[in-house]
Amino acid sequence: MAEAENLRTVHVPDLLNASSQEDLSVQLLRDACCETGFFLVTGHSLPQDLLDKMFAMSKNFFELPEEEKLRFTSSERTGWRGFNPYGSGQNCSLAVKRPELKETFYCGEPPAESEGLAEPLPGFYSQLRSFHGALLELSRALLRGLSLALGLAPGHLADLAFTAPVAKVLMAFYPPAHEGDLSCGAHTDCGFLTLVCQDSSETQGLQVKKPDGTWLSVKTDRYTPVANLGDLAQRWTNDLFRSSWHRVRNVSSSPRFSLVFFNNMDEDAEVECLPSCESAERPKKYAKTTCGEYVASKMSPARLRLALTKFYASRKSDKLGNLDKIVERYVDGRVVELWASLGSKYNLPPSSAVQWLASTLDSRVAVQWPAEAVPEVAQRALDELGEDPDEACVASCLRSAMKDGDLRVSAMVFIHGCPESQRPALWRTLLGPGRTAEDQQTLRERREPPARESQVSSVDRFRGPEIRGSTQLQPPDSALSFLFVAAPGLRGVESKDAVRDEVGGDRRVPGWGRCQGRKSISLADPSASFISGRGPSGPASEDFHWVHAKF
Ligand SMILES: O=C(O)CCC(=O)C(=O)O
Ligand SMILES: [Fe+2]
Repeated sequence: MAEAENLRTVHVPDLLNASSQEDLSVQLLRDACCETGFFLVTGHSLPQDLLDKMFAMSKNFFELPEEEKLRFTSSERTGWRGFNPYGSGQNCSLAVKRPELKETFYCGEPPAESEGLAEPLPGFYSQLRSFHGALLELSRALLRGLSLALGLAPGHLADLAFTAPVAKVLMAFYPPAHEGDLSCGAHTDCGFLTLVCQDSSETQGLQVKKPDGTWLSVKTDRYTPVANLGDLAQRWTNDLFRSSWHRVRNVSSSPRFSLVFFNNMDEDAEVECLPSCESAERPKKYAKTTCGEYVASKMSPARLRLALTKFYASRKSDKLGNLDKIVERYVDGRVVELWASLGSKYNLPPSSAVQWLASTLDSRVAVQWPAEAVPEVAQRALDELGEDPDEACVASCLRSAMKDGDLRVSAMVFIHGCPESQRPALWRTLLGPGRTAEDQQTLRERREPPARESQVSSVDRFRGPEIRGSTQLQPPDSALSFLFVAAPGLRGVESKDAVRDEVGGDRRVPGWGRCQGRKSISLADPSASFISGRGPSGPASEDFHWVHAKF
């Protein structure tokens, strides 16, 4: 590093005056981008007053009582805008296994009034909008410098991929961390350019991994933005510019507040090695992607991991250790299958399975047909959708596609955006048939989980005979996939001739089981010895029941 133990500083007015790669300020920017992709930004146009107000608002928000903040929790319904409580935030690096020791408020583009998202504080979204606009402008100035640094015309990158860039704001609050704890785990940013301002020069904490593998503790003044390039910048430049690992550790005794601005490209901007970054010595390293595709591919595993963590934790399951394997197996196009099978295994009502699926599913599903083989229903939907469909049109198209029962057509219409009112129906269509009384409710009504009793009310329930010793049972319909719930006191379960079966929980105190195909199941009460290998102990078993799971 040229400037020992701190990042290089890039002065915005110099970049705005520069006209070529030879200019000193541009060379400096290029060096910073090639070394770590991190640099400090001075001479920026962000009004002090705007930053004062933003930090004041952020502090006011995080100081609200927890239950008040939880009213603004981010979810699929809010487009992931909103509050992420301490320990819950998602980090786009799968390497981060520990909870994030920070609270955040994430706000894609601040919502328009028509979206009707409640304001946590008066003037909240209009303040965010001003901040968003000012940061976009600063990003444009940097983009000019980056174009020059790559030997391109000053407006090249902006014209190519930043017509309507996807840019997001994150307000972050890091309480002091305990010795050895990370406030925000090591990660690279997946987008193009990130800008971070912090409220104090006393409370630092951002660390950047240098090419030699050691960590540099960044020192920045109050409000001086730290800029860093993300993975898309690295891919675009064929690894010439770097997207470096970084993390936050607030070791001070004061809370740290930061405002983070993620500036991606246009959703459908193609990211393929820029011509000036390819040579005989530096052959093209990455396949073409689009900004939206790449970000989704990074976020989907993180989102699935987070949803599964919450799911298993809520069931006090011991599956948490296997998360990575499950994520790896299902993340590519199999999340519907995953939630359908978890729904069956854990006896979730369809409503809950749908809700979990909705929290995980990537909002874009690739659908294509050869031009000569577009199915008639799809063609009809395409004709109806036209170039720029409005919400009512999407809704009506989606409804008829779902009625036709063609999943791929539904998914195609869905690409145009799924109106909120149609979401529950869409998820259910994607989940497959399984119409029960509960399916008639909307997701909104289902947010509160139904009481235990009503969870099984829509499935057939059989009370089995009282068992003594061991009992062999034939499932009521052996062709069905079925699920049973063991009552308290039942000590052992064993399935025979199973093509595929699972017996969950502690072998001695099973909670559930699932089998598929023709088979019988043996159940043992405490007096039976074949499961535990012990003689009679404990109270006699009371009862058990079969439950058909219809998903
Ligand atoms: O708060 C910070 O300083 C940086 C946070 C960060 O790296 C991120 O949110 O991606
Ligand atoms: Fe980051």
